[in-house]
Order: sequence, then structure tokens, then C-alpha cells
Amino acid sequence: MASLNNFFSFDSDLDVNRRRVSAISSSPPLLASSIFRKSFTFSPRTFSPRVYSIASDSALPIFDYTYEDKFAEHFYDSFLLEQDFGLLSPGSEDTPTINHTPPLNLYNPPYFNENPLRANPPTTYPSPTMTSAKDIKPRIAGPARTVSNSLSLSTSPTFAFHSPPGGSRGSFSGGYPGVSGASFSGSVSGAAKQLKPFDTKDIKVLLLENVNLAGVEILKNQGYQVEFLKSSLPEDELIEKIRDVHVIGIRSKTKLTERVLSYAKHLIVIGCFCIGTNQVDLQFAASQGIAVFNSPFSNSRSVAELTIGEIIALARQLGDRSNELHNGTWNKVSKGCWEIRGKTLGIVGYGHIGSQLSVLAESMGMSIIYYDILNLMSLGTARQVPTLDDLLAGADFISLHVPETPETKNMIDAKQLEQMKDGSYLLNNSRGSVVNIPALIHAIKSGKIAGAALDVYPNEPAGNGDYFTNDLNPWTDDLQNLKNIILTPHIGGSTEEAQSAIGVEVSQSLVRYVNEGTTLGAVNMPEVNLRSLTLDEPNHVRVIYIHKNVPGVLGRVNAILGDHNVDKQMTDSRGEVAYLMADISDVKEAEIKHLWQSLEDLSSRIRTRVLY
Ligand SMILES: NC(=O)C1=CN([C@@H]2O[C@H](COP(=O)(O)OP(=O)(O)OC[C@H]3O[C@@H](n4cnc5c(N)ncnc54)[C@H](O)[C@@H]3O)[C@@H](O)[C@H]2O)C=CC1
Ligand SMILES: O=C(O)CCC(=O)C(=O)O
Repeated sequence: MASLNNFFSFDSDLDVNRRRVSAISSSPPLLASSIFRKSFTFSPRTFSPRVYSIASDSALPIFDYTYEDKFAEHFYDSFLLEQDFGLLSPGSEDTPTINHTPPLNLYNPPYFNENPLRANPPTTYPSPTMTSAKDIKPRIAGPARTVSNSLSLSTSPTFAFHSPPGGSRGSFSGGYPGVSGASFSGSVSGAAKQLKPFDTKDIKVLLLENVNLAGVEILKNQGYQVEFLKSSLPEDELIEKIRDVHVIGIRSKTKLTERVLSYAKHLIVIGCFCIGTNQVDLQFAASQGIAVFNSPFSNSRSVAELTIGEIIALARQLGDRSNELHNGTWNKVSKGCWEIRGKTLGIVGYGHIGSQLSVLAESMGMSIIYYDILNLMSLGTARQVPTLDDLLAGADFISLHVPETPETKNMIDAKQLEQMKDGSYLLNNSRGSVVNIPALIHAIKSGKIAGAALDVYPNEPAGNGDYFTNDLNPWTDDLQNLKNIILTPHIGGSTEEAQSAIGVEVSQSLVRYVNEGTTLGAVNMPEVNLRSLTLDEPNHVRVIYIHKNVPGVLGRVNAILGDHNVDKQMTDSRGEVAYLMADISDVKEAEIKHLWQSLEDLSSRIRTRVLY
């Protein structure tokens, strides 16, 4: 029997009917998932193996799978452990004597095949007693406990774990693996290797909406062909351009609909240089094997600060006073002007922006209530209210910080405006669809609402210019003629700090995806990552296979990969789409095309990428 050891670990974060099994085998790199797949057709939905190889002659496969019926449990017991894995159940007669020590801090359960987390608790517990405090004697000098960790094992596929030695994550220019122009400060040996797609000469990038130059530089430094435009494009021009490119970078205005994306035959990745991703058909993109990245919080402080400025400006009617004086009118009044101290701010959506706003507003003496669909921890003395109605009735200022979803469309309509306090204020720095603007115009004209600040609109111009007219939105004139209303051109996140941070963050995600296939941070794909291939591994190839999440795929894929040594592999699924990444060795350049074609020919294929 070839096995050295086996163990089971059970993870409390797994579903009740899901099990994780890990095994170490000294047998030649055995594609356990392949065996699993070939013999049984569990769907990756119910069986998603993650396989990590830790050395060339030993492998640590970890499987998460569900067992919804006896059949699957039986399979686990009899087939996986005893037959094809060549592994031993504890207490088995042929348990080898060579090593019974778990390799790391592994858990050996009391009963084979029983999840200790689900085992019945003891019926009697020792009664709790408090022991008196006592001094702890210092340990004798020297290593009290040594952990043999020469394999650097971790079950957490994090950046830190997967970064190769010498790779620096913190400083971008220092050479993030797969991102920099391969400028590594350490020795060449062990340094991350810059991978290239086998079937693509130049990576073509289209950047729209004036994304920050820091980001543009990162992409150019990779040698990509970058086209940079200051505005977004009308749909027909967008379709013409998107046909050719592998990467597109946008902000909030460019609508990447199913129609537009269906022309994007070479597109592999979309970068949203902003927080919101509602402008992209995320599901359709995933179904085409197109990953989408954004910058989830880099401009959130800027939005929170803008909102603070607007609350004070509305309370003091600053916009009107300033306009009057620009036109030569001196109008020194205090009627209807207030301090914000002691007033109540109602925040709708207590996420990255809403929660920062909460802290800033409280520090200026406001009371904070918030409404969110999630039960969230309050910061400071803020208080979560159970319903939107409670918030509407209790706040002097209401600020919206929700994403655009079907539920948030017209979230503030005539009925909600009516429920607000007389003389209260509304601020919308989220998305234009969240407020019914004609209803708001009516509420301001009637005197119900004392003022409003709007940064976002149902239709926004593609670029800067004289476009904010009734042609864009039919009520524009009415809005412009109201008193105490601040209108800004979607500048919530438009600060130097936010834009350069977003530029760097999103460009790095794009480069990592293009060069290494890493999906960490993707908003529409499962998150998959492996440590970088290094210069020490010249004949290694990274295979990325994005496929339909249907039964039997891994068996077929691994049958194709199985002619080579699979050094490491990870797969995960999200909805209908699954993402497999595998590093295989001993691949001759001439074999790559065949490998790629074999994967392409599988009916489950969404997209195949081979990087070497
Ligand atoms: N004006 C601008 O320039 C900017 C606008 N935004 C917009 O602000 C939105 C919020 O940004 P973040 O705070 O970073 O997002 P976030 O995702 O951190 O927070 C959103 C919060 O809204 C909550 N939420 C979702 N649906 C809800 C509903 N129906 N009712 C109540 N709460 C709901 C969520 O649970 C979450 O806590 C973005 O989605 C984006 O559309 C973001 C950045 C800049
Ligand atoms: O700065 C932009 O273009 C968009 C900002 C925004 O709305 C977002 O980040 O979601």
C-alpha cells in the first residue's frame, strides 16, 4: 500500500450535508478528482474538489463534496478511501507502521466517517467552576514545541500563501508576481515567471471614460496595446471597438449589455474602475467566460466626505446664496437655515460608504439611524431601524447609499417622500434609478422637502459638455429651476486620491487575470488562485478551463491533463459557471496546441486559456 498517512478534517463553515476530505498519498501524483469523476458523475455543484499538490512526489487533495444520499456516503467509505486512493481507514489491518503522526495539526476524528462537529453533545457537562488565578511558570528556554512545516502547507489559498518567495505584494513597482514587467529584486531562481497566452500575440486593451493614468501606465508597462478614450462611446461605436479587444476598462457610464458583449468575441476580462457594476450584465459575461473586476471601496471615503459637505450646504442653503451673489444679489438671511448639530441623519444602505458617513456625521454632533437589508453592526452610537418606514419618519436628512438592484429601483417615490418629515432633506449619491425624480420635484415644489442633493441621474451624458438638458431627461429644466437643490455631475468618487487608487487596483487585477488567470476579487466568477509559476519551472504550463457547472467535467478534463504531471490544481464554481486552474509540468511547446484543442472540444467548454 503506497499511502503514508490519511486524515479527515471537517470544517465548520461547510454546509451540514457537505464534507471535506483531505488525504496525503505518496503514490505518484494521482488525480483523485479524475478518479472520482470517471467513476461517478457528481456535479461540481455538489462536489467541488480543490486539489493542491505540495511536492512532486506527494499530493494533498482536499475535496468539498456533498452527500445527499446513502449512495454517496457509501462511495466515500468504500471507494475513495480503500480502493482507488489506496488510502487506509484508521485501524485498518494494513496500516503501515512508517508514520502515524499527522503531518501537521490535523484532526483525527473519534469515529471513522463521523463529523465530530455534528456528533451528539455529551448529555452531562461538568458544572462550571471558576479556578483562582495562579502564576504561570516561565518555560525552560529552548523550543518548547517545534512544528515540522517544511512543506509550508496552508489550507487557505491566500495571496500571501501563493506568492512565490521574493514576490512583493505591497509595492506594486517592486514587482507583484504576474503584474510587473518581471523586475524582481531577489535572485532569479524562484522568481515568478511572466506567463503569456499561447494563442494571442498582443493583448489589446480599450480604456474608456478617462480612467486614471496610474492605471493606464500599469497596463502599458505590460506591453499591452492600450487605446485610451476620455468618454464612453455610443453603442454602435462600442460594438465596433469591442470586437477586437481582450480587455476593456470602463467606469459607470458604459453599458456592457448582453447585446454589446455578444460581439466581444476576444474579450476575456472587464475592469470597472469604480464601485458599481450594475452597468455590466454580470451573468451574461460569466456565461461567456468573461471575468469582471471592480474597486470595491477605493472611492468610498470621497463619497462620504462629499455627502457631509452637502448636508451642511443644504442646511445653510449655500448653493442658493452662492448663486445669488454670483448674479450680484446680496441676500443675508437666517430663515430656514440650520446647524446640523443635534439633527438626525438617516442612512439607507450601511455599507462601505454609509458606515463611513455615519462616523463622520456623528463626530459633527448628528444622531444616526440607518436602514439596511442586512443586520449590521452599528458604529458609534448609530442605531439600525427595522424598516425603511421607520427611517423615513425619523430623519431630518436622508442619504441613500444602496446599489442599483431591482429592489432599489424607485425606492424613494411619491409615497416615501410623503412619509418623510416636513422640511427634511434628501441626498442621493448612489444611483439615479433609486429616486423617482419627478416625484421629488413635486415634493420640493410643495414645500414638503426643504432641499435635495443629486449626484446621479437615470440618464447621464457620455462625456463632459452641455448635455444636461431635457433631451437627456425630460424633467431637467424643472430640476434646474428649484431652490436649494445641489446638482453635481456624478462626482462622488471623483477625487485625485480615489481615482489613482482605483486605477492601480483595477489595473493590477486585470494584469493578474490576463497573465496568471487569477480571479481573486472577481465579482462574477468563483475566486481561484494558485501560486505563481517560477522561472525554475521552464516546461510548466498553466491551464485555465472555464466551463459549465455540470456533472462529469473534471473527469474529462483531468483525463486530458493526466498525460502530464499536475503540480497543482484548483477548481470552484459559482452558479452556472465553474473555473478550473491547473499547473502541469513536462509539457513541450509543440504539445500545447493539442492540449488546448482537446479542452476546447469538450462540450462543457466556455473558454480555455493556456499560459506558459
Ligand atoms: N456617486 C458616486 O460617484 C458613487 C456612487 N456609488 C454608489 O454607491 C453604492 C453603495 O456603495 P458602497 O457603500 O460601497 O456599497 P456597499 O455594497 O458597501 O453597501 C451597500 C449597502 O446597501 C445595502 N442594501 C442593498 N440593497 C438594499 C436595499 N434594498 N435596502 C437597504 N439596503 C440595501 C447592502 O446590504 C449594503 O450594506 C454603490 O453601489 C454605487 O452604486 C459608489 C461610489 C461612487
Ligand atoms: O467615478 C465614476 O465614474 C463612478 C463612481 C461610481 O459611481 C462608482 O464607483 O460606483
